[in-house]
Amino acid sequence: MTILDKIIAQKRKELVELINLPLLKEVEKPVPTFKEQVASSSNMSIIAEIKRASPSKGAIDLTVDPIEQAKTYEGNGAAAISVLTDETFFNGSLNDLHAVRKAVDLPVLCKDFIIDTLQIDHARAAGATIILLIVAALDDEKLKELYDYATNLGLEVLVEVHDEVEMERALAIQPEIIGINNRNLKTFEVNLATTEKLASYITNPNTILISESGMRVRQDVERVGKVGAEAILVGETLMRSDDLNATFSEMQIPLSKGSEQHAR
Ligand SMILES: O=C(O)c1ccccc1NCC(=O)[C@H](O)[C@H](O)COP(=O)(O)O
Repeated sequence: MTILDKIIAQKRKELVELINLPLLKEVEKPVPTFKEQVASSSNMSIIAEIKRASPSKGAIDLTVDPIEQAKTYEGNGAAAISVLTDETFFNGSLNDLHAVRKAVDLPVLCKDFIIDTLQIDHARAAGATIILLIVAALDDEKLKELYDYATNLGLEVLVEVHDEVEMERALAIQPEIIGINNRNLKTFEVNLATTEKLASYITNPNTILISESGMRVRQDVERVGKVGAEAILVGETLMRSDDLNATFSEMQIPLSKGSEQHAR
């Protein structure tokens, strides 16, 4: 059984409890969409993640104050905040997401393993404006059902892939935002060549490509920027940074959007 199988099995168990859990109180404050954030920037957009722990690294920062961390991300020009809300494997929670949404004026991604519309209802009530759908965790029918359900609620959807087959399946639903995860969720191996290999499948210039995981230094960001990534999703490097100002500056590389150099 892979770690992804274990996580999904746990999600199925949690669904039973979720039915009886009241929705959190919706946050009325409007925030820009992620698409607007990317369109208004000429630099690499950063989705900055609140990540207390992970299956591959164990504890990263269990005592982090998500509100303070998110505010610091915002102050350094993050385009959006990602909050890992899974409790069992990542030590996160929907309460973290709720608190972050109230504290910042940015789009907020619910980074979880969504397999049912009920989770989307809870994510939205907690303040998510973007949800994640991991193609590897869903069959085609479920992927389409959840994508349509979320977009009909006005949420943006990040559709995540890791290989060619998943990319073809993702493209079939014509998503506006595709994330290529450089981390293999079955083996934990992280390789930026994944983004380089899959980026050219995205031929619609209006589709935003996010490169996820494994961003450590500027050269990493340059690599994925060269093949057309307009945004990166960064967790561990930001969580461990002693100087977030410097880390953001290093990663916010200028993009030559629309030029040949940037073309996929
Ligand atoms: O990070 C893990 O160990 C992990 C294991 C299994 C499923 C998902 C996992 N991480 C979720 C993510 O995709 C990352 O949190 C995110 O892309 C940021 O990655 P990084 O910058 O490498 O922390």
